Amino acid sequence: MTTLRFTKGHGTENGFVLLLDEHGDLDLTPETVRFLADRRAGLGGDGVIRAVRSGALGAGAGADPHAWFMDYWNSDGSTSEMCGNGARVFGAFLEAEAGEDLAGGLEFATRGGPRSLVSLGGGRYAIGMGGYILGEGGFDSAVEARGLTPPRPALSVDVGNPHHVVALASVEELEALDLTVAPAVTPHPRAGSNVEFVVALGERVVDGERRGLARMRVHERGSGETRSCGTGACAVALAVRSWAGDGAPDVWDVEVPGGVVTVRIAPDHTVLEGPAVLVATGEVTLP
Ligand SMILES: N[C@H](CCC[C@H](N)C(=O)O)C(=O)O
Repeated sequence: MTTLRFTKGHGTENGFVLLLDEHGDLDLTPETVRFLADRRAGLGGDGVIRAVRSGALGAGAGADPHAWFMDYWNSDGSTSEMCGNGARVFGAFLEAEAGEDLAGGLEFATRGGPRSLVSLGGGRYAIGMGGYILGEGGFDSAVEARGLTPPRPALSVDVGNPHHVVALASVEELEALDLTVAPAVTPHPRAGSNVEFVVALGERVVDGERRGLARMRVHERGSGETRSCGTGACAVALAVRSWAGDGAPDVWDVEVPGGVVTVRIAPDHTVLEGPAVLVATGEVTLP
């Protein structure tokens, strides 16, 4: 029987089970992840995050073996290249459990490549989310969901992991969506996709800064509907800005069911800002 110390945490109610496994001693399997993420028989979470030194897992050539690797898993036991909300909680976790000081920032590794993390103070963190690729021509796909027929045009956005963003006309339409069933994306994305539905709500000035405002819901690849998705918020900000055309803001506040995150768009990367909360620590014995 293996007993593990765990931490539960969330970023805008995107919840995770976090494990500190600095030397990669834990044989983390999809079955173990599904147990840990199980909301009834396990601890419950949208994903599982292991903090491990890159070198312990035989990181790829060129990776700093001492860098922390954010080993992110979806609740169904699949893995993803990146998790934006998870990266903020990962930062709070490294401060609390690994004695890291993030005020000066930290480079860390993910399956999608190197990323950066910095504490903003007050339980808030900023994540350098890496580069992005938008589909061609404004809309390059179609998405059908329960409560949304016929299929609506969508834009594919790659922010290290795959997303498809659908523009809706109203908050009422957004709230009427039934995301208990996975939306259908055409053309079918070979590796699956995270699907976001967004309503643009205009612009506002925050602390003297012009920002766009959007509200979204998400059906995540490997986790189902979640209360928030950081990479999804970046995909939504990129899509809404491209649809708004020249002169649209480069900073977007994205309202998710679990709170609000801020996305800053630069020519070659995005930055995600938002809160991270560590809720509890404990011990769990694996079946
Ligand atoms: N909740 C995560 C997204 C996880 C992405 C995962 N569902 C996938 O790409 O398979 C976030 O805050 O970015």
